[in-house]
Amino acid sequence: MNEPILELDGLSKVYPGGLKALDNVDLIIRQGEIFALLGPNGAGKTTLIGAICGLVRPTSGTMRAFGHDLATGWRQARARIGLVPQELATDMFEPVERAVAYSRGLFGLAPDPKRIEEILRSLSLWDKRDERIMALSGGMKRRVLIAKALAHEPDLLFLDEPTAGVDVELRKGMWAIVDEMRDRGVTIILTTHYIEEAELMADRVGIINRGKLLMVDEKEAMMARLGRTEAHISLSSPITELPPSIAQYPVEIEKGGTSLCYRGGDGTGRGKAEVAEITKALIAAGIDYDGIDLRESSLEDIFVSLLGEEEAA
Ligand SMILES: Nc1ncnc2c1ncn2[C@@H]1O[C@H](COP(=O)(O)OP(=O)(O)OP(=O)(O)O)[C@@H](O)[C@H]1O
Repeated sequence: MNEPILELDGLSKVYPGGLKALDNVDLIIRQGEIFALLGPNGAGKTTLIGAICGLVRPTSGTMRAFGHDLATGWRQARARIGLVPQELATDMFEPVERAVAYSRGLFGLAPDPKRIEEILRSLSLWDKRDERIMALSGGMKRRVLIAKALAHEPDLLFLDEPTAGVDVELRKGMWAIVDEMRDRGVTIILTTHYIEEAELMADRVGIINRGKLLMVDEKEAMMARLGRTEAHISLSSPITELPPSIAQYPVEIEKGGTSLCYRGGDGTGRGKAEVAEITKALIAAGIDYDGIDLRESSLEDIFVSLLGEEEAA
């Protein structure tokens, strides 16, 4: 297992006014992994990133990055950390290339036009290098944010909602960029609302709500634990009992016998496969059906069930 490069221990943040945005968060991130932090609006994701990047002062707890305690060795650690914030705050009037070169300079690194060119080319920004940022499309502006965060060649990169509000095309482009960074060995922590994004990109997933890190697990394990398939099969004529061939499946008769409801699966595609087996078994048993309404559980469903458990506890 790779060495830990980030260790959070009992991290809490109470904002003036009393809101507890982080509640005793423990987390270890290892070199080279891609970690997705999932959570609803206001869960504390941006606060967590802000604390590690030195933008938010934690109320208690310790943070270590690259072996430095962030309370005392912040400068050394920060030089190895890059942050792509949700929105562009400054530089709107600057041309792309100069803004990116400036970001590198902020960390005290010598100018390196070749490296800046490489970064801009990898993000398809080279042709736009002399344009003012404000004149670029939303997607291009996001890529400028990434270029700025990469300008000082960080080993740990934070992406705060990298694909919120971007179109499908750009989202795919963003995933490709993350893949490329992964290949270069950059460790990435990203926040997202989209489960498919976590599924596609992350090695591990953490779920945060109301400042509490509720669950952290390998992606596959998380999906196996939380992923669910729900299918409603409407029957051509009502039945009163299940044929024995489908009794082994998690199926119930509903709507007065006119429909069957399947709830099962484990987020690995097993649900879909089982629904297909059930339909075959129905036909074999001489039971006709008119339609199937099948859906995989979404991040929303997972939140609802997890948060429900949290409330009940
Ligand atoms: N400077 C601040 N002062 C007071 N409260 C704050 C401040 N910044 C954030 N909060 C509150 O802390 C909580 C966590 O906010 P945070 O931005 O970390 O959540 P988030 O998970 O990033 O949400 P989103 O997905 O909407 O960006 C929210 O209730 C928010 O209103």
